[in-house]
Amino acid sequence: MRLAPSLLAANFANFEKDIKEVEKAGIDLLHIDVMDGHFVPNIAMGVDVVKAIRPITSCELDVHLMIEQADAFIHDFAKAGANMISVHVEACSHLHRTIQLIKQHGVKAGVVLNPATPVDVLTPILGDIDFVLIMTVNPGFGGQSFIHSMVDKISALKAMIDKRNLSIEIEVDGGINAETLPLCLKAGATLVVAGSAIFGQENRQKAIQDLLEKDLS
Ligand SMILES: O=C(CO)[C@@H](O)[C@H](O)COP(=O)(O)O
Repeated sequence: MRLAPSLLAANFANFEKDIKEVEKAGIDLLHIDVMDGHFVPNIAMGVDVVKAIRPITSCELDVHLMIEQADAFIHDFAKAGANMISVHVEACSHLHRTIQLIKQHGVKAGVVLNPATPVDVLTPILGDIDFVLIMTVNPGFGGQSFIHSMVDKISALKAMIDKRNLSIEIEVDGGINAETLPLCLKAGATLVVAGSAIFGQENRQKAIQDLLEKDLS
């Protein structure tokens, strides 16, 4: 399992301090939520934030685009330093083209499913992507409760991937904590995003250790 703290829950006035703190605890992947106020009812982080973070960390940057018209921004996010870019099935009218565009930039391509979107929609493009992000809350805000019915969805996706013998990672995001994380791991998730369960805690290093330990139990 690889744990990616979500910067949405970090201190926007001092990303550098928060990033250094999680790096010290062994983190090598950061999750960055980009929101446009159209696809989701919130606005957060853009290309300049990724550009500003890139030189202050050696972590890989996992950029989750919760935006319409993603194609217009892929080049800029790749150039700003994104290592992984994911786009929503629900927001892309030409998903195959968008995935190709991400890959042309040498960035890992991921597809995100909202809680109400079934995994079957991935059948035609599963062989083209590096990872799938299963939203375990409705996107737009941190601090929401995990939707338990998503565990079966993770298992269904894992079965689809195994049946076709593909090596695609399953990422989960939303309401992840010490109780919900083991359910996701058991169902097949290997990339795990956590916001409040890390940055919302007094002792972030302990919070990270506690979550990472769930991988061994
Ligand atoms: O994409 C999102 C929200 O839309 C997430 O990345 C949140 O930032 C997760 O926050 P927690 O649920 O872990 O607090």
